[in-house]
Amino acid sequence: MAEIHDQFDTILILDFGSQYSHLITRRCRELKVYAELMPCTTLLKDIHFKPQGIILSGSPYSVYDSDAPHADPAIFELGVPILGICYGLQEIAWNFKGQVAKCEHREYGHATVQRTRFGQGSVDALFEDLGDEMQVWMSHGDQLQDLPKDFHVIGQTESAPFAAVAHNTKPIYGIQFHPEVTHSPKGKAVISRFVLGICRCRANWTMEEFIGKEISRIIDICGPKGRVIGAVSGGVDSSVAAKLMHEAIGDRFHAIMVDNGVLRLDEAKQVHEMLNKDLGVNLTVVDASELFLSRLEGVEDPEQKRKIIGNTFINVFEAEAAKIEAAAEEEEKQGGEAKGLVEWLLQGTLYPDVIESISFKGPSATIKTHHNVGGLLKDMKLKLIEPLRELFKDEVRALGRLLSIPAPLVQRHPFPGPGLAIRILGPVTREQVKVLQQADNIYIEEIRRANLYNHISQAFAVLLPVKAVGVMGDKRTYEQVIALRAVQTEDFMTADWYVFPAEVLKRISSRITNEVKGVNRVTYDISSKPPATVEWL
Ligand SMILES: Nc1ncnc2c1ncn2[C@@H]1O[C@H](COP(=O)(O)OP(=O)(O)OP(=O)(O)O)[C@@H](O)[C@H]1O
Ligand SMILES: O=c1[nH]c(=O)c2[nH+]cn([C@@H]3O[C@H](COP(=O)(O)O)[C@@H](O)[C@H]3O)c2[nH]1
Ligand SMILES: NC(=O)CC[C@H](N)C(=O)O
Ligand SMILES: [Mg+2]
Repeated sequence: MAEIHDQFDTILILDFGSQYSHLITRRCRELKVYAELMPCTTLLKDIHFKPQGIILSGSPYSVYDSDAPHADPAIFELGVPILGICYGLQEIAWNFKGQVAKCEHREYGHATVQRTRFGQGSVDALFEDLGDEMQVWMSHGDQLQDLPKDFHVIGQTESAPFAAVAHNTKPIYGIQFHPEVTHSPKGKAVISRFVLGICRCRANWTMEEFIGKEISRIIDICGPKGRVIGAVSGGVDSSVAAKLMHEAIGDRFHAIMVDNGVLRLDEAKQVHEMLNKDLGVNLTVVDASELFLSRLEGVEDPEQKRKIIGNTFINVFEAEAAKIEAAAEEEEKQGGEAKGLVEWLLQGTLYPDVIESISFKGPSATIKTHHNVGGLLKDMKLKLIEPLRELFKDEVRALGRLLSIPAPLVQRHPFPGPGLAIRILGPVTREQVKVLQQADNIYIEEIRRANLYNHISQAFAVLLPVKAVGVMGDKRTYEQVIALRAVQTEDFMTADWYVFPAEVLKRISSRITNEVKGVNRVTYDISSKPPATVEWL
């Protein structure tokens, strides 16, 4: 089956565990070149496509640590251009027997790179047209002490004589600075020189190109009769995935939304309307709230909540698939046409979910189990089909616009599958769900009224498991506390808390304490990610 990397020129990024690896991927894609991240330890024989170029990421390790990760030396023999960034540079030096050691002063922050050599033919093309000096951003404690054999210097800083190096005859480059972060103003131009200039990738990674290829891929995967059941939540991702699927296989696609008892106020009703009316996708809402809430009874541990929800989702989808097949069998008995099996489960999984779970040592994989990746049932019968698995959120939104999905749906804030269960800090009960639904609804209503919805990436309320004293109508109250969260972020991997105008917060707080029974206090969460995460659990 043709994968995306078989259809587009692809830059392979080998991830050595840097917190910026995903940014390298994003920068390539912003240049309209498809890029894919793989663990640095992937062996060349296990890479089943020929990348147009390879980028080695940074890393928290030192190359000379005994447990340091190393790339398969065979990649240096592959003959495709290679760019090493920070640890990646040190890894190239390590491989070519250069010297890497601790530097006297670790360098963290801005530096100026002087270009030292140019005009020696194509091997010096990395900094072409970028001027003699470049502001860059550094973050390292080790550096090259010596040039590896057959390399020469192409850039230096005050403290790093080998800040950028190139092989004398092969297109292999190493740079000590980080071109992928926005603090390196010409960073994107450096990546562009490598990806477009040196690797000669075609800049055709656009959602227009993707749609057609993906629809044909889905048709291929499903075959002439295969049927697909779709996990559709009303969120951007699954709506876009559902629309693609509908275009590809029409009514062999069955969209199912599960009411898991921890949705937002009136969510099931609204989503049902939106999908049927606006997208023309036939959606069935399955009320499984009783099942979910009974399994969640008394559970406080966040990971346990996530796993229970992930597993129960799959149980419900398998039961629905069986119902659809039974109905088809019945139809066939009555003389109807034979229908294919429901073999596939469509999910709106995105690339950040995947990145978190493929990191070579999985440092972030254990922070929380996203219900649709780590929370899946081990022995599930349905096979997964995830058309957005390689896309970032902004790419999915662009795709949604191209598929004529209405703007309010495309711009919707994400809502996690485990829903309010991970926003109720403590045991989940119907009563607690109701309190949170009301508070959340007021919060979002007021954000919309203030025209701030599209300035905020995600906003929601959290119900804290504590009680506080208050006074209402001259009477003492002893009630629960709501925390409000709003963040701005490009990709949800890092996030800043949102600065509200004071009068908006005032109105929200006043409405919540007045209208939501059981709440007498509202707080605002002023934590960024990191060190916090977006959700509280
Ligand atoms: N209530 C639900 N019913 C059916 N499927 C769901 C439900 N909640 C989540 N899912 C499935 O889990 C996937 C991941 O959820 P996630 O919240 O990340 O994506 P989304 O809901 O499609 O979009 P968004 O991130 O904008 O909320 C969804 O794409 C969908 O396939
Ligand atoms: O579908 C989902 N299933 C999950 O289990 C899940 N956990 C977190 N999220 C969403 O992911 C983004 C980042 O959240 P965190 O900073 O809390 O990890 C935020 O947008 C979160 O809402 C989830 N989405
Ligand atoms: N950012 C990095 O890749 C750092 C690499 C290595 N750990 C160093 O300190 O130099
Ligand atoms: Mg969602």
